[in-house]
Amino acid sequence: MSKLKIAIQKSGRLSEKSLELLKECGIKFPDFKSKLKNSATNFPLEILFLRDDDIPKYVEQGIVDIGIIGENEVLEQDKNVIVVRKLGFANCRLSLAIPKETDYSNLSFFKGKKIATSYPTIVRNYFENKNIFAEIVEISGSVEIAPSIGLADTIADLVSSGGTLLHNGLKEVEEILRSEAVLISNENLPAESEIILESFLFRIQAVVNSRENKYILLNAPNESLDQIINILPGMKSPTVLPLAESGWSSIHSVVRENEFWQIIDELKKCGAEGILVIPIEKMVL
Ligand SMILES: Nc1ncnc2c1ncn2[C@@H]1O[C@H](COP(=O)(O)OP(=O)(O)OP(=O)(O)O)[C@@H](O)[C@H]1O
Ligand SMILES: O=P(O)(O)OC[C@H]1O[C@H](OP(=O)(O)OP(=O)(O)O)[C@H](O)[C@@H]1O
Ligand SMILES: [Mg+2]
Repeated sequence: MSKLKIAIQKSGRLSEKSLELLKECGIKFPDFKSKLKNSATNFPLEILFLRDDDIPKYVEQGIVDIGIIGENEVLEQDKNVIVVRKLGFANCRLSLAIPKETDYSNLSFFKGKKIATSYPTIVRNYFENKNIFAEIVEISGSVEIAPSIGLADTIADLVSSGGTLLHNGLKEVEEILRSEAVLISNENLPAESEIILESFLFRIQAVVNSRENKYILLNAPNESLDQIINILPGMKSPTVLPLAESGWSSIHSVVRENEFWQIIDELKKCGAEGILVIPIEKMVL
């Protein structure tokens, strides 16, 4: 039986979450850190552990069928691959930063400046589109050190917490793009691989849905039921069950993680009590 080949980062910012996603999809494989090619034991998937920079090229060439990579790397390399879906982790932004004591008013600050970056293509395109000439100095890591050692005036690098900029005396002044991990695929997958990919994507969707949603249970006086049902639309509609105490009901529903606190406030105003919020293991719509 043929297998779908997936490339994931061997070690780095994407590795742990990529492996976690496979595990949450119920895909089991032997956990040998130094074995760079591994087969799942209960799903037709072969896993290759690679440097992240190599993944778009291998996917383009069909050496692997799919891969997990940062959107920033897909944009930088501009290979012929399909971005199948976003995966909701490794969220970061590519930003321009300058020494913190330097005054900044707008992008024309960068005219004629030297910018150190590991993303020369993205940064060059960005400034070309703005009609600003800036000199790009390509370096492959520890970019934030560049201004302090006289290698460049400014930098363009990935930022998440902002801690690295802070510790290196820099401040973020412009955001070039936002990025997260994505699943990429070869443009001409064989039919058998397409079928396996569909089944893998179905599992990923269930995992991502479950991460983005919470199960909620609460008690409410019957006179506020209509209002609460409006606040909690649920997957189809909420479940409403009578409580032993007359005049009260128990309501069960699903809420989106990012709307959660606002919804709780609204529910309390409607007289909801005993609100329980429970993580969802898997969610198939
Ligand atoms: N601070 C961060 N927070 C969140 N995501 C990040 C952060 N830094 C990088 N990423 C994302 O993770 C990807 C991999 O980053 P990492 O630093 O592990 O790459 P690398 O050093 O090039 O690794 P490799 O050794 O595999 O070449 C980046 O392309 C980006 O999409
Ligand atoms: O805003 P922060 O949360 O501080 O994260 C930003 C840092 O993370 C990445 O580097 P990483 O630590 O992955 O090291 P690398 O240079 O080896 O890629 C990125 O290149 C920044 O340096
Ligand atoms: Mg790399």
